[in-house]
Amino acid sequence: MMGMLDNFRSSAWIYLTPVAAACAPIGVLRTYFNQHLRRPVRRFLPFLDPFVTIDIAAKPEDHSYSYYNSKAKSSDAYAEVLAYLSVVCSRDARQLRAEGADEGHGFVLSLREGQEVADEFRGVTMWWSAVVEDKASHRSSGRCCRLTFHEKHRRLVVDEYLPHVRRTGQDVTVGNRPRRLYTNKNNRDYGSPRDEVWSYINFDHPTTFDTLAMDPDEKQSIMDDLDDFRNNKDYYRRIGRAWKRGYLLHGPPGTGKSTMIAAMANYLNYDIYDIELTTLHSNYDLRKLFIETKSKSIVVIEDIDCSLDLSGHRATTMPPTQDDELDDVASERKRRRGSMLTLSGLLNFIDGLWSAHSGERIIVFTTNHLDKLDPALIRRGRMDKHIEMSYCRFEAFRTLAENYLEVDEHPLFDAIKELLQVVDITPADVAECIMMSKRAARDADACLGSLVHELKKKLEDKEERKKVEEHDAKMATDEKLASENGKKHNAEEDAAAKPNGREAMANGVSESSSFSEEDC
Ligand SMILES: Nc1ncnc2c1ncn2[C@@H]1O[C@H](COP(=O)(O)OP(=O)(O)OP(=O)(O)O)[C@@H](O)[C@H]1O
Ligand SMILES: [Mg+2]
Repeated sequence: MMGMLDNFRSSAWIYLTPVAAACAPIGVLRTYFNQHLRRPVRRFLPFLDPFVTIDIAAKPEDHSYSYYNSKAKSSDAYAEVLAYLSVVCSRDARQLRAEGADEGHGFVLSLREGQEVADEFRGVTMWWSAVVEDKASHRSSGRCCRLTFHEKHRRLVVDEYLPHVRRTGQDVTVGNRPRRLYTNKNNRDYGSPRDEVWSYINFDHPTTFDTLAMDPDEKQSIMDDLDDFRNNKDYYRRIGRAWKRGYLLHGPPGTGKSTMIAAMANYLNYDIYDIELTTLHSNYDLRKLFIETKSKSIVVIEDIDCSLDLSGHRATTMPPTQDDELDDVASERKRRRGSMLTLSGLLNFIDGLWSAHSGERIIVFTTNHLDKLDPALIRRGRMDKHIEMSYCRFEAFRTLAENYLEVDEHPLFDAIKELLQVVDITPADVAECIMMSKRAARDADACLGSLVHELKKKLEDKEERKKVEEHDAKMATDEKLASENGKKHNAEEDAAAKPNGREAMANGVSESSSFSEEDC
């Protein structure tokens, strides 16, 4: 990204410097013409004015609010144009304004009122000037950037140049600020049109794919997949798919699912939107959140199996349970509220019509229990890539050893390799183990020694557990056999004790007759 910007800067520098120098006196005339003569000339002698102007205002003229169309959008365009022009201005303009950037310690350079700067695109020269509209004479007030170009380039400007300006401006703006970690605000009325639904902090997580411990081939395939996604916008369009990709990260706790998300964000230079589903009231809230996310972002739902009951039907996600006291007002409200956030709402969020909403997006779900999820949620196409984060094996351990201890070979590695083949331990446990011991002993021998000790203990526990399980299984089998034998024995005894039918009848008759005789 920075390479592209540098190219842009250097090529613009080469092209614009002589053009700007040559155009400087013409520029002064044009500025004067724009400010004082354009209106009368255009009105009375339109054929003398072949130039077209477009104003991009700092604030939108129309303050009315439409559904989902935040008023911020228009000022976004202004900010992007300013960011684009700051690169051009810093080289070519003579009278500049400098304002502190919203974030960081830098300045945003812009033109002073009445100044003009030239830019070249596909061999065509465009002129930008800073204009302050007079509130008394026009509807709009405040600053705007005015683009002037020859009428014959109208299509080029509208179809290609302006989108190019916005794209480059976005890259400059996003590239200059730290990554952000957004989370949805709790207890908000998402229905209120002017409500900000996200809050954020700067995201400064140090994890990269280099520090992520996992099988190297698997890691490489994930990085390749991310590259393919990022570089293939046109391909996605050509095959008729929204430019988005879903990843499902599954595995036991402490195997690095959240760490993987941080590594992805740092690799792609994307912001993260972390959605806490349990705070949402309805599908509408989910859609509203999604609409307010920006391009180049990773939308994350962690522990999806715990966030909602998604194992069942698409209709409702919180069916009443025995625990729900239906006469209890609070639980009734909770149930009704839950039933409005549905699995189909979530599916729509992932790949319904709304999912195509502007620009590149990655969606990541994490879970500890893959089997608890509805197959519809995780089928390919929705969650395109399933990544299993597994227990720490030797290759993953090597990464941790390099990171934590700065060793890539050690006499204990063979023993550790053998143990890791039979012992299940999470990378989090390995990391904790070598970090704790490092603090105490401060040398690799002690750290790895303590890891070997931990692994052996786990192995002993595992063998002990296995013995107990085997013993339990044997006991269970013996008990079953004994009870079966007991039943068989009883049945035989019963059979032996019972006389056959004819004898029984004879006995019965004699007994009953003797009884009746006695009775009589
Ligand atoms: N694969 C890994 N590579 C490097 N560090 C790891 C890895 N897995 C875990 N860790 C370390 O363990 C800690 C916990 O890992 P993490 O939070 O990513 O696990 P998780 O799979 O998301 O767990 P949970 O399912 O409980 O959310 C991290 O802070 C990190 O230091
Ligand atoms: Mg996690």
